[in-house]
Amino acid sequence: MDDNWFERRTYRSDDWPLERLLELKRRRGTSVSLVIPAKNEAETVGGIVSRVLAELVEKVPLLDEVVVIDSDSTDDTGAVARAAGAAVHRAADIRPDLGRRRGKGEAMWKSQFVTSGDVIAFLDADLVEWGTHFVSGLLGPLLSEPGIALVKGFYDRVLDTPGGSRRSYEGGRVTELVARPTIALRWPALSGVVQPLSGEWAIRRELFAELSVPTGYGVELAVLVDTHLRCGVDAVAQVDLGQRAHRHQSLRGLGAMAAELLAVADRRTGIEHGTDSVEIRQFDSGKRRGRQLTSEVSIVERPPAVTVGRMKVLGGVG
Ligand SMILES: O=c1ccn([C@@H]2O[C@H](COP(=O)(O)OP(=O)(O)O[C@H]3O[C@H](CO)[C@@H](O)[C@H](O)[C@H]3O)[C@@H](O)[C@H]2O)c(=O)[nH]1
Ligand SMILES: O=C(O)[C@H](O)COP(=O)(O)O
Repeated sequence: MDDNWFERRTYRSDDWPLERLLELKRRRGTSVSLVIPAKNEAETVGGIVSRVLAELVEKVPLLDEVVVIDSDSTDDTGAVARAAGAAVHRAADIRPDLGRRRGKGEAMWKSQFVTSGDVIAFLDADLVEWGTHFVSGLLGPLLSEPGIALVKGFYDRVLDTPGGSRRSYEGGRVTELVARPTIALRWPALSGVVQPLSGEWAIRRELFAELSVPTGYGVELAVLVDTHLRCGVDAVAQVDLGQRAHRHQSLRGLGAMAAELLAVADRRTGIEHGTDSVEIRQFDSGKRRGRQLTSEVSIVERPPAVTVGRMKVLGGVG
């Protein structure tokens, strides 16, 4: 284990005041795209977009574009995000020649074809406790250290219990039960990463374009591990962003997410499942105890964007 990685590569968001970030961005001529993947986030996405635009585009010109990728939403996510001022693309309409897949990773992979920043920063659309330093804080290491290619955010993870009467900092259940043990066993050099699954991270475009990208929730683990394997652990840095609260998925939903992460880990240790999806069997409780609940979990990965050529970027009517 590389214990010193934590010392060398851990920062705080206030290590770089906004004026310093702007100066670094100007001096290096680095452009930055913010991408927000969103599926059925009409309740939160508008507030997130407008706050980011007000503080990181209008007040200080840190971001060159703010793009929401609408990931097959069935609510008003796209309209709300557009009304708040974001550029909005439906994932399914981007590079239709490459086919359509579902999932968060798909939205992020497709974002490469409709953005132009040298650095791409990602922010989840379901945040309820957060600040715009979640975006600016990620940029300091990338703008100041040419050797750093991927920056992960970390924070205390609030876990709200149903009813909202009690809160703890035991959120991040898949992180603690699957991602961290997997990393400890297979890639211990990464064990100093506080939130390996954080949805808030930034990457150099040229690296992201070289990586294979799982279409679902495996994207974070895959990008972290692949950056380490390809560029070395010092290409990864992390930034303390304080505290974060988001909308929680059901426990069974997290079970499916866990399977996606295990598939990512298997593939990177030479285990191929030879299939695009796996069936997960889960079981109901209470009056329906023992009733089988089956779902298909996609474990497909998209190839590196650099390998798929340049075609018409947008299809559809939008
Ligand atoms: O098909 C999908 C599913 C989700 N999302 C968006 O992705 C973000 C995160 O999704 P969410 O379902 O809230 O994930 P979490 O349960 O919060 O999962 C955590 O762990 C995942 C696995 O590493 C990461 O992908 C997430 O960013 C991280 O927040 C949100 O903006 C979603 O709207 C999509 O764009 N498409
Ligand atoms: O990162 C995780 O482990 C998942 O997002 C689950 O988080 P939660 O336990 O806070 O819902």
